[in-house]
Amino acid sequence: MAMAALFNRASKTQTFNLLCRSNRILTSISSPIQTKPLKAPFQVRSAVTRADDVVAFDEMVAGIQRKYYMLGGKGGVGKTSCAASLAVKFANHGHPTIVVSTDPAHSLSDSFAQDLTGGALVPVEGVDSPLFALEISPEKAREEFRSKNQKSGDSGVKNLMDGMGLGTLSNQLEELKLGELLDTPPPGLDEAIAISKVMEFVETQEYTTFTRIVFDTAPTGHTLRLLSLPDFLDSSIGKMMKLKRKLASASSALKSLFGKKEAGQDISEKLEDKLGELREKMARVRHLFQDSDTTEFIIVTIPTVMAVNESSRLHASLRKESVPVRRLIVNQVLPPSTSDCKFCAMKRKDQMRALDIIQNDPALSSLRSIQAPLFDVEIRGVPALKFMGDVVWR
Ligand SMILES: Nc1ncnc2c1ncn2[C@@H]1O[C@H](COP(=O)(O)OP(=O)(O)OP(=O)(O)O)[C@@H](O)[C@H]1O
Repeated sequence: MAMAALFNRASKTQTFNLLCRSNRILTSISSPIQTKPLKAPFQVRSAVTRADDVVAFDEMVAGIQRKYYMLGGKGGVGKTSCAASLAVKFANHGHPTIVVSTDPAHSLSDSFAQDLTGGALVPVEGVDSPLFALEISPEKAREEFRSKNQKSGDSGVKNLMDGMGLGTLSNQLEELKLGELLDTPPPGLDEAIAISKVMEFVETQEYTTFTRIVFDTAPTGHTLRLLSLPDFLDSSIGKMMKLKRKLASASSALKSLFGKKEAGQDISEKLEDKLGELREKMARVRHLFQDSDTTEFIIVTIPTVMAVNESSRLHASLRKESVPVRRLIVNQVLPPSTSDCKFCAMKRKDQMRALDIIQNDPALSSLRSIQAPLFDVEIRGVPALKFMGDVVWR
């Protein structure tokens, strides 16, 4: 409550304060951020600068065509805060919005200060248009998957997937008897569940009113597996189809040898159709991830050498997967200060080094860079997220 009051007040005055401990100077950070010239080497270009002045949130908010935004990066850099603040901003600009966390270690509930667990869409209070949040819970699903599957074979898988709203996929899996293959949850199940949810949003009637879908993705490795999953499944399905064909022709050869009717042929064709359907669905998801008209992956980083290096690798992998990337958020940049304490001065120097690496990296420097300041309070709850969104997404 106190925090909400603080943020209401803050967003009215658009002013936050940073206390520099050693020399007890209170420096105010305004939005738009003050850009007082500072002495080298601690000069910050601006706490919120952009490589391209036309970054504009206007471009992201324009149009009622459904758009998908995925935010990803190294652990702890502020992906959830950025994703949640973007979702709040979309909702406050009239877009019915869904924000989904595909990170097995969710922090969306913490970020909204609201219980969003349970694997279903939960309405978020305090925004102008409908905003729903969802934490996909692969960890729980993995455990249930294992125990139910052990108890009741394929039907356990089906019940579980039905329970998670993945009915269509589970029917297909059941008919294909793929449940048998999934007796032990394979690596990639988390990502498969997330992908299935994406498919649900894309193809289910009840979600058509939502015009913005924001994904708070898991740290880099998991996200890359998620993005490459359609390819992986596509090639697996391709292999299965080949196998089915070989088995079908072998069995029909045997049957004709013994003069029996080719009863297996129909089943084999049906299975092939189902595999083909699943394959098409995967191709649609793949296409969606690569469609620059509807989808954008936003890399979030912080100004440390380690985080920047990881962002560079993430960017290269996304390019390889042909996923559109246009923006780089450099979060937690020390705001301008006319006099730094020793600690802040050291920190600023470190940050400048990391920012230089970004500027000298041909791939990262080609992105629209948004520097988001380090706030002096934790960003939790809708009013705080609104405040952050108004600073970051402009
Ligand atoms: N610009 C900022 N200023 C101050 N605090 C911030 C800022 N951005 C994020 N934080 C804080 O940093 C912490 C981590 O942020 P967040 O959960 O958004 O990161 P994450 O990248 O999603 O983490 P994880 O990888 O663990 O999911 C939170 O306490 C959040 O409030």
